[in-house]
Amino acid sequence: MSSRTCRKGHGRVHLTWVDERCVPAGSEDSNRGAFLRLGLPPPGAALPLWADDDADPARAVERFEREFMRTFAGALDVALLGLGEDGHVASLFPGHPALQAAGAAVFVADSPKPPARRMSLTLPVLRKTPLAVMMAAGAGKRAALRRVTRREAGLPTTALAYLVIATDIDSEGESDE
Ligand SMILES: O=C1O[C@H](COP(=O)(O)O)[C@@H](O)[C@H](O)[C@H]1O
Repeated sequence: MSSRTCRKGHGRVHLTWVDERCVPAGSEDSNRGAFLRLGLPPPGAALPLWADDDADPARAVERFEREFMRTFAGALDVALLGLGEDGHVASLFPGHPALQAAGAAVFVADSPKPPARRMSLTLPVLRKTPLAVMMAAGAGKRAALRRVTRREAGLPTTALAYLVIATDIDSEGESDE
């Protein structure tokens, strides 16, 4: 999830998602659904990357980009990211062509991690976000975190301007090779 404080909006904070799976919000695979089931954010308070009435991915990209430009002026102040075990953030997977996408949003038809059909903010949007905070929780993320901190070429995080890492992973058991 990500946010933008609207300069014209008297301090209102605008929220959206960094990525979404192309499933209804009622699905347990829906990122938006997971928030809604927690009562966060209130319905309608955040711009969905994939809404329940989106059917065509190309149109969903257009709709999102139009709204993102109107409400967020095409940029974020802060991005909150999760780290995948393969080094992905949002739905930007290392080596995947979606990493090259321009514009604000990209449809991913063949995500290596299910479900296959996803929407993601693009690397250009994340790159120009002044602050990205990435959560890496659980020992399963240790190897990926190591790759992130080494700023491995080809990882989406390596392209980010400023990355704060929140993690419960200690360095125990790591080798320094
Ligand atoms: O598929 C996804 O994976 C990443 C990492 O998720 P996690 O549950 O392993 O922390 C997540 O950040 C992304 O939003 C999600 O769609």
